[in-house]
Amino acid sequence: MPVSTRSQISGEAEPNPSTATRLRNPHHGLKEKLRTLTLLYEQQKQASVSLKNASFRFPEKTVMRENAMPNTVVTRTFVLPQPPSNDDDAKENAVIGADRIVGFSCPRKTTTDNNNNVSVCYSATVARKLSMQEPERVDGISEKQGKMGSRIMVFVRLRPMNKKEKEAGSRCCVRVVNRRDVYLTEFANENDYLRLNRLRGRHFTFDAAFPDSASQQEVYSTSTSELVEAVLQGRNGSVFCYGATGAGKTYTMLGTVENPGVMVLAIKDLFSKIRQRSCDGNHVVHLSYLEVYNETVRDLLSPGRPLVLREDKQGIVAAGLTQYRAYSTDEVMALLQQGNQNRTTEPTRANETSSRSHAILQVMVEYRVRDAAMNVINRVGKLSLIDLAGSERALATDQRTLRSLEGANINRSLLALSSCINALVEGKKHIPYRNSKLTQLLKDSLGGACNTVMIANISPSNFSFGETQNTVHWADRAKEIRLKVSDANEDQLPVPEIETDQTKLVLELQKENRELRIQLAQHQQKMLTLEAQSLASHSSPTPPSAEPLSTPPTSAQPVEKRRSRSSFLAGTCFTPETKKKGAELAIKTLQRTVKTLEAEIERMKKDHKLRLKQKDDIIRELSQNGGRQTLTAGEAGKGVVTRSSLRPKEQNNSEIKSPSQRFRSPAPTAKKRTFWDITTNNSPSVTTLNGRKTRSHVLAEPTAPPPSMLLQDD
Ligand SMILES: Nc1ncnc2c1ncn2[C@@H]1O[C@H](COP(=O)(O)OP(=O)(O)OP(=O)(O)O)[C@@H](O)[C@H]1O
Repeated sequence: MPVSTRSQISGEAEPNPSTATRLRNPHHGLKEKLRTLTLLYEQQKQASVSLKNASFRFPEKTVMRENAMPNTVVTRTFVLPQPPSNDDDAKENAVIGADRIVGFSCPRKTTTDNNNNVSVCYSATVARKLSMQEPERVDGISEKQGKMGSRIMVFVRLRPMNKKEKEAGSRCCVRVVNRRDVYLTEFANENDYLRLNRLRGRHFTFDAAFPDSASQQEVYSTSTSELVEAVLQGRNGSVFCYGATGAGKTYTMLGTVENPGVMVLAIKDLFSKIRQRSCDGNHVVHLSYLEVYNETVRDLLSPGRPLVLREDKQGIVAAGLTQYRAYSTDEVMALLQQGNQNRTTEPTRANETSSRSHAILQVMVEYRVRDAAMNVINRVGKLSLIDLAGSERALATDQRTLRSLEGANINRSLLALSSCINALVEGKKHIPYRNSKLTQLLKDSLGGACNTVMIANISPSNFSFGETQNTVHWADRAKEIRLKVSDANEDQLPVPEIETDQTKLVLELQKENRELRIQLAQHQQKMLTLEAQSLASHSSPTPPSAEPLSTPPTSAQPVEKRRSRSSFLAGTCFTPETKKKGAELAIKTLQRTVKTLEAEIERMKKDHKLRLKQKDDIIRELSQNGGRQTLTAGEAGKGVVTRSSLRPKEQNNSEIKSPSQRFRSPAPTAKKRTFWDITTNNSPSVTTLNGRKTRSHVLAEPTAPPPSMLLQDD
């Protein structure tokens, strides 16, 4: 067995003879015992002061805690396990002779970790002598990565002393040193007279050891985060917590709302990383949660009948186990909570909510990533998180005690687990996985192509020394288990041809779109330049004659024009809105023009009527003067020959009609005269005017000479 060996203390300080005598004779009275204790205390105090002076700081806090003796309890003298200082004693499990009071003889130095926790470490030579294992540095993640996949990674976590233990006068029997070394101290039983003055100390080294002050996050990132990374690379990974009841397994795995445990932190990590890495966002996360209780497998997410285990290509599976697809961490948390409510718990001496079953949460992730060559890779990984039941009654130790036999009946699973660990360490061909449901389910994790992490939880109380020792012993054994190197579970997916065609098309369309946008921008630029040029040319004063003839000669027109141009240049010329506005403006302008023209026509009509009236008046005057017309020089203003004067004589001698009569329209439906009726010679309306002839008719008369409209005086 390469792990647990005993070592002897050497180089111890020679005790005071009087003290030695007292110690050799333990049947002194109470007073004697108290005196001895005081002596011991003072000696240690002196030793600590001398160490401080020698520039090596002694961790007072740790020593005081470990040596603390409640005044109310009468007990035997004890000392801390001492690291051996002799080369010949380079053995892992130190047995410290307590028949002599031992001072700390080897120099120690303190180290401060990231969390400002002070820990003691022996000098490098001494530390090396303590273990038969080759010293393995575990602080570097790269080193861990190297080990991951080759053997089970084993961690130990010490929980704080609880209230009950403190009240019962329990003492700390575990010391975590240098974040990887665990020292156990066994205090002699008061009634065991043979071993009364003997204290046994043991030392173990692990991949990492967490003191009671370690945070959940620290435990997760040191023990499990690498495993989660491996799962994301398409490998299988398992984490299991092992330990006595009340040692902190469920706390480490599940934790509390304020301090979530490994399960919760791992799932959060999985979800966030998978979202970052998935190339198409189509990732799948399935989870199942089961318990093994009294050799029956039960679904914790949908409780019902016990499940049957079957072996298929994927390994051992529980037939009919519900696989839930989860979309977020919150959903997983809700499912976990639901599952935990269905889990079998019972109050025990050590834990009021003791889990009486082994719980296994399995998370299966599948997602796609693109490699450097842009190929699509499908990755599938499985993470199993296992919270085992308390092991205090199933001590499969090498000592066949009554207690271990009794434990075997109660918790067969853990015994089977230890048998499997033993067989795997010893390299046996046959590994008895079939001995229990638990080992069948853990087959992959223990002996398969899987990265496995074991977290051994221990209590600091000397009342649980037996359980703690066994937990640490099995954890130490588990370090030896070699795992098969696992290949990543990933496939390169062929990219379908249709997908490539579509991709090409999309790329082409995008290119075309880009080119069109550039062209549009160029055209807009050109139009702006043209508009700017035209505005510049129109801004210079234009003579009115330059205006087109069709444009109505109104004073408002140039302003209107300028307005429309300025709005065109204001950058809105390219929008349909602007075009609409421009059209509306043009219509308005036209309407205004029409109105102006109509007003002009009206004015001209009035003017024409007035002139006609004047002429009629003159005609009337002339007719009253005997029908003969003689124009005198004084009547020059009236010397106008009217059309009526040129008219042939009335044939029927009828009275000359009054102008009003003559201009009265014969029928009410007669067409209203327009501008053109008046101004043009060939107006068809002329003939309709009550038989009156127009100038064109007069000119057409063969007998009459072509008259001038305005006859001048002679
Ligand atoms: N590291 C820790 N820090 C603070 N409290 C802890 C720690 N570990 C355990 N505890 C507390 O100790 C008690 C027992 O822990 P827990 O229930 O996790 O033990 P367990 O090993 O799962 O026991 P069982 O096997 O009986 O289920 C709980 O109240 C828990 O909150």
